[in-house]
Amino acid sequence: MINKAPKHPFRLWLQGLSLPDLLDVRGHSPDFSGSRAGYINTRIQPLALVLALLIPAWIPVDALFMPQGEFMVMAGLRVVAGTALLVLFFGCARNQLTLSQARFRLAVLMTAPLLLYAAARLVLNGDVAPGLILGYSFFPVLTVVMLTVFPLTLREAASFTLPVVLLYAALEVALGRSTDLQSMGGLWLLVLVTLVAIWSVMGQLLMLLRLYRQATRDPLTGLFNRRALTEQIELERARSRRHGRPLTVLLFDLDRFKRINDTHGHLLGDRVLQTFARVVEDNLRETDHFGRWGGEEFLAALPETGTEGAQTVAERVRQACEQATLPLANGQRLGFTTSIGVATLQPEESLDSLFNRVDEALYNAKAYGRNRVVEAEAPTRE
Ligand SMILES: Nc1nc2c(ncn2[C@@H]2O[C@H](COP(=O)(O)OP(=O)(O)OP(=O)(O)O)[C@@H](O)[C@H]2O)c(=O)[nH]1
Repeated sequence: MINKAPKHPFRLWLQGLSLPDLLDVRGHSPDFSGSRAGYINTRIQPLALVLALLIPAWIPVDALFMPQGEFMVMAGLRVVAGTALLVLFFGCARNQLTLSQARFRLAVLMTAPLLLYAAARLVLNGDVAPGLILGYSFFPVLTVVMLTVFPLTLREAASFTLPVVLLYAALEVALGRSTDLQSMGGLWLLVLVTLVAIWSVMGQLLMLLRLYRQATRDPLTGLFNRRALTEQIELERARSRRHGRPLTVLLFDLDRFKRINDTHGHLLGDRVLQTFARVVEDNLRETDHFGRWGGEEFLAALPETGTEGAQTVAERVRQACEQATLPLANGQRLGFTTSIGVATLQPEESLDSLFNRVDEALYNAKAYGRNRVVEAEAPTRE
């Protein structure tokens, strides 16, 4: 039996918030960062199109209310901003991108209205209709509000919003309006909207993280589930074929696991699965893919590894499992072993065939007496 003190509700709530994950990307898995980058990109695209159309659409209104000199500057900037946003819109169609590329695109999206705002504040003076100046003064708030549709960490949100607030404040100081009531009110509003925006983007990130983890992880071990793992292996298969590099899979099955459950209870069985998962992880490379294939079966895919190398890894895991033990309530320790099938992807082989072969190898490992590593037979012609 396992004795665990119940956790305080506040600690559970804090844990549920996954604070480190909300602060920055260090704890995010590369696959989540890739998915988030794609998600950010799909949201930049419609915003870029809307702004690319609306920003130049105001040029005729400026023409009516602005003196010629100011109009030329502002119209020119509107055309430049509109063109940049249109380029951004078409660029977003290519959406296999890294997080840094997504951040760069977001920065371009935000820079366009800010550029117009800064120019308007510096160029426009008392000759211009007050309504027009007021319209431009909404741009910083608009830019920050735009951010609320993106899932961002605190660090990212701060690095996007802080320059907006600083730009606003710097322009007010430069124009000698820092003690003006309207200017201070504008700053207050901007800071308020910024705080709400930061709260909103972190809330979106938390929701995305939770949904992503639910969809891709096995809740018991925290490993990838079968669907996520299969997607990763499909990508690895494509890479292996393109670069002519080997790819080997290992299929693990805990030995006589039913007996562990029946003798010591399901909870301890779960602990064995968790311990096994950590033991295997400790023996794999960071570039390997590992997940729960179902029940007490686990699968690892080892890119750039041939049969010989994979057998060494499998044998290392097998021995590490023999060494690992869990404490029992009666003071004794419980050990466990695993059987392992090994199969290397052959040229032109399908994933189904690879999975069937590794399954057969595992079956043979069980049949030969368990706690052993067995290499798969070569594939029959498909
Ligand atoms: N505790 C726990 N048990 C699980 C879980 N998933 C599957 N199992 C159990 O795993 C056991 C698998 O039993 P079998 O398929 O008979 O295999 P085995 O006892 O390991 O025997 P061999 O594979 O032939 O060595 C079943 O009792 C399942 O209930 C889980 O998430 N937690």
